[in-house]
Amino acid sequence: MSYRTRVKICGITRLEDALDAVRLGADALGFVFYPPSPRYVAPEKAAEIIARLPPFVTTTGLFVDADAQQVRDVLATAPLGLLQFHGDESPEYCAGFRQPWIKALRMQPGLDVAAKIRDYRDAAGILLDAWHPQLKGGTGETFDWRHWPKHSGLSLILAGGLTPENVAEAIHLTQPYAVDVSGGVELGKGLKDFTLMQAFMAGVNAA
Ligand SMILES: O=C(O)c1ccccc1N[C@@H]1O[C@H](COP(=O)(O)O)[C@@H](O)[C@H]1O
Repeated sequence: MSYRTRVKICGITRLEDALDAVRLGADALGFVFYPPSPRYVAPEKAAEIIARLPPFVTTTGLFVDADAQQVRDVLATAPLGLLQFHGDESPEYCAGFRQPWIKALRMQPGLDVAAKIRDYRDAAGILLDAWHPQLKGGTGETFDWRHWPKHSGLSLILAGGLTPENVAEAIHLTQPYAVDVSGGVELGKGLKDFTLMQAFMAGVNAA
């Protein structure tokens, strides 16, 4: 039996994009609270968007090596259901909040993915993203999907350079629990495009 692949659309900065994504079938929306990112959204703006969402949508806050107090400050403003740690946060740091969390691993050559996944065994899921020497994520680059771990025991989320054109093949090869897309459905950084999101969902459903 095959299961429906869940979809997270990340880098939401506008209410209309959030509502379109949900209407098109996205299961989760991502809000980037990493100030250097061009997709950064202020916690107050994220809270405004979240307040207008229908039920049953997972609101995800993305952080990169943030001070724990910064995460708590964001949580006090924006009701987030899930935390995504996309930097070099330790397992102990990630487990220090009440919310469930996922850990992003960037697929640097030589990374022992299986060992890393064991380190983060208390995560709700592990997100695998492309590695880039300067950027922490949102690179628009893919990694070699043949390095996808076979048996992890955790829900695995595929990210990195996914587009309407490649998502069906990516799912076919990796059979992830979920896919996460940002740049592949954008007109400009943080500005999602209805037609691209629609085509992306069609690619997921075709896989
Ligand atoms: O989107 C960003 O700007 C970003 C910044 C820092 C860390 C992660 C970021 N985004 C995440 O990166 C992956 C892949 O994005 P893309 O589809 O290749 O553009 C995804 O998980 C985003 O949530």
